Amino acid sequence: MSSGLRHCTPRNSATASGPRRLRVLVDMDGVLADFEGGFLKKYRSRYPSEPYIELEDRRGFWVSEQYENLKPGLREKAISIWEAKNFFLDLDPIEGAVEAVKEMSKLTNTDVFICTSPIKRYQYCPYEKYAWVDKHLGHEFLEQIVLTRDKTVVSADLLIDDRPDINGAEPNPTWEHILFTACHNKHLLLTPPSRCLLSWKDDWKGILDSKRSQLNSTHQ
Ligand SMILES: Cc1cn([C@H]2C[C@H](OP(=O)(O)O)[C@@H](CO)O2)c(=O)[nH]c1=O
Ligand SMILES: [Mg+2]
Repeated sequence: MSSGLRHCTPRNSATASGPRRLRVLVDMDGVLADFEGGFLKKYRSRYPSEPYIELEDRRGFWVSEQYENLKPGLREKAISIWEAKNFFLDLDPIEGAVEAVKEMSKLTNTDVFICTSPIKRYQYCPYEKYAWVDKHLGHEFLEQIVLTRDKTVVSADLLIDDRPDINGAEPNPTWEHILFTACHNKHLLLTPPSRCLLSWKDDWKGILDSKRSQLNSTHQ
């Protein structure tokens, strides 16, 4: 380079050769894997004489908090369920999730990553999250996993996640949070412009399309 100046085209911006790629982060528990259903099934079988909360009565993101409010001492019993071996691996896929994510990853100009937070008791959870993806989505999807306790520092255009409050070190994440409806968040009122997906039967392609047009119009 004679001038000493580097003329780079940012890798992820619209160029004359085509639109920029859309990057979508898809959360795992509560979006791909049925954490709440798996929890209730194992909790009831391990603690058959303890009270429990039906899925339609779940409120608030943290299962352990609602159980502790139901009866003091249940926090530890709840935690013992997801800290046990095979909890994360045995979770059933959420209806339509596997098909939707496979389809999403085949869309042109689209990069899909599975963005999930492991629990801090790390004996089983991180391994089992990888094993779950391998089992349900296939070996090639292992390339797409982002394990992080802080999703705000991951850069993307969309984050599909069932947790209503996603905070962290970055006060202005690049992604738009699409709230995925779950038993614990379905009573929350979303204030526009916040958007949600009711299930994988809902119009997730429409959300990706609208994001794509937004980005391509602002970057041209
Ligand atoms: C403790 C707890 C964890 N989780 C999920 C969220 C995280 O996964 P994910 O980021 O894939 O949704 C993971 C670790 O906290 O377990 C719940 O969904 N509810 C809970 O009450
Ligand atoms: Mg989740």
